[in-house]
Amino acid sequence: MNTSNRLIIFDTTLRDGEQSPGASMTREEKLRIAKQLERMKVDVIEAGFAAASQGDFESIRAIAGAVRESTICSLSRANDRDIARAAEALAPAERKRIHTFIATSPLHMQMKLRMTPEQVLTQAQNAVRYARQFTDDIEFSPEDGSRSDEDFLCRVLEAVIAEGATTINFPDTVGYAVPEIFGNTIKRLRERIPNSDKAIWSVHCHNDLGLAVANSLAGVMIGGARQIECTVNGLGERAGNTALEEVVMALRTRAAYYNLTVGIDTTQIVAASKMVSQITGFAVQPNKAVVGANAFAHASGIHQDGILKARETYEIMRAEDVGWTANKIVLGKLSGRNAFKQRLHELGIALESEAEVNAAFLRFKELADRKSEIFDEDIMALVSEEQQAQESEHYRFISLTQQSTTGAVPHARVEFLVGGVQRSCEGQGDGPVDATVNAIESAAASGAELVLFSVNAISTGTQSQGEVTMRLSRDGRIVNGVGADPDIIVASAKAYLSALNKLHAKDERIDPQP
Ligand SMILES: CC(=O)SCCNC(=O)CCNC(=O)[C@H](O)C(C)(C)COP(=O)(O)OP(=O)(O)OC[C@H]1O[C@@H](n2cnc3c(N)ncnc32)[C@H](O)[C@@H]1OP(=O)(O)O
Ligand SMILES: CC(C)C(=O)C(=O)O
Repeated sequence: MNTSNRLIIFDTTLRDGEQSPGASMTREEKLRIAKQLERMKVDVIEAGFAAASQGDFESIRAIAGAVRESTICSLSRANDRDIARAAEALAPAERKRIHTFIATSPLHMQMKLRMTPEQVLTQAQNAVRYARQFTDDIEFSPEDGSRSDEDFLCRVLEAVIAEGATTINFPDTVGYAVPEIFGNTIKRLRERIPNSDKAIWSVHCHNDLGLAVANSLAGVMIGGARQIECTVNGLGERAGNTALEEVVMALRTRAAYYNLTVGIDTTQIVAASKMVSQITGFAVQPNKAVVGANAFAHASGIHQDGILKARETYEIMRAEDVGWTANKIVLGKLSGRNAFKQRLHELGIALESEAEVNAAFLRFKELADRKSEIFDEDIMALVSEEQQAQESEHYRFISLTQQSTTGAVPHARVEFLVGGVQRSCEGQGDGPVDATVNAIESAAASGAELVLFSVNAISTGTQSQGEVTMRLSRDGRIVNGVGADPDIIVASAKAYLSALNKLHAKDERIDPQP
C-alpha cells in the first residue's frame, strides 16, 4: 500500500496538541480549530480522547457532527471501555477512525503497564478486533515503538493487521529517534511482516531532540510510511510534535526530491497557526519556520537588495502560498462592510451568520476609531473576542480607569458585568496589571491562581494592539483567557475576565443552575 505517492496528513493538534500543559481547549475552541483544519483539507483530524472526560467526549461528538470533509478520529487505550466510548463519540461522523494503542517497549510494559509481552500482544489483538465492530478504519500504535524490540514489534503488528488494523502508526513517543535509524526500522518492519502491505504505515514523532520533522520525513522516504501525524505550530506533549506547516512545506518546496503529494490547501496554514496560537495562548516565536512573523522578513541590506531584484534570491517559498496576505486594501475607520467581509474570507474566518459578521464589524469600527490602521492580527483578535463573548458572557468588561505615577502605588477601578449586573471595584497592586487583577478579584472572588501572564504585540509599531493571555488554575482545572486592545492594561482586564468566563462555564457544566 505504500506505492502510492499520496501522503495522508493526520492532524493531532486537538489530541496530542492539547496534551501540552496549559493548552486545554473548550468544546467551542476545538470546533473552531477543527473547521479550520477541514478548510485546510487535512485528511484525518484526531479530535481528542473520548474516554478522557465528558468534555472531550462532547468535543469529539460535536466535531464529528460538524466536519464533513475530513475523517474524524478518537484515541483510545486498548480496552473495551475506551473503544466503546470513542465509537459513541464518533457516531455522527461521515468517516470515522478509532485509534487504539498500547505500549510495546520493555520499559513501558514492565514498569508502567505491569504486563508481560504476551499479555500486551493479546490485549492489542482484542482491542483491534473489538474496534472493528464499529468501523473498518482502525489505526493501531505500538506506543514507545522506537524503543521497542523489533522481533516483538513484528509479532504484535502482524497480529493486529490480521485482526483488521488498516493503519499502523509507528510512534517515537519520547523523541528519542534519529532519522536514519528511524526510517530503516520502519523499512525492516515492513519487509519482515508478511501482511504489512495490508496496512498504511504512519509516523508520529516528538520533538525532544528537535528531530520530529526530520524523523517523519525519513520514515516516509526510507521507511515507506504514507501517513504523517503532526500538529499546527508543532504543539504537543513536552517539546511538541512534528509541525504540520514544516513537514507540508518541506514536501512541497522540495517536491522534485520527495515526489509525494499532499491534499493540504497551504494558503490556510497561517490562519490555522494564528488561530491555534490565539486559542492556546502559546505564542509563535518570530523565527519559527513558515509561520513565524520573521519567516518572510528581510532586515539586512544585501538581502533586501536581492529580494527587490528577484524574490527567489532569499526566499524558497512564496509568502502567499502559506497564507501571508499582502495587504493591498488597508482597513481603517472609513472601510465598509464589503472590504471587511473580503478580509475575513482571505483570513479563512467563516462566521456562521450575518448577525455575527455585523457584531464583528461593529467591534472593528470601534477599534478603528482608536487605531489608525487595522492589521490582519487585529481582525483575528477581535473575531476571537467576539466568539469568546458568545460562548459565555457571565463576566463582561465595561471600562477601566487606572493610575500609575512613578513612586506611587498603582491603582485601578474596573467596571464589569457579572451575570448581567454591573459591578464597580477598585484595587491596588505592584503594577497596573496587578492592580487591575486585584480590583476584579475583589468583586469576582474566584479563588483562581494566575499561572501564566503573557503580552504580545499583535502587529507592528507602538500603535499595535496588545494581546494578553492569562492562564488561571483552580481545583485542577486550567483555562486560558485572551484579550486584545491597544491599551495593554485593558487587554489584561479582558483576558482575566475571559479566563473567569471559562472557569464559570466549566462550573456550570458540573453544577448547572436550575
Ligand atoms: C503517548 C500518549 O500520548 S498516550 C495518550 C496520553 N493522553 C492521556 O493520557 C490523556 C487522557 N488520559 C486520561 O484522561 C486518563 O489518563 C484516562 C481517563 C485515560 C485514564 O485515567 P485513570 O483510569 O484514572 O488511569 P491513570 O491515568 O491514572 O492510569 C492509566 C492506566 O491505564 C493503563 N494504560 C496505559 N496505557 C494503556 C493502554 N494503551 N491500554 C490499556 N491500558 C493502558 C495504565 O497501565 C494505568 O492502569 P492502572 O490504573 O491499572 O495502573
Ligand atoms: C498514542 C501515540 C500515537 C502517541 O501519542 C505517542 O506515542 O506519542
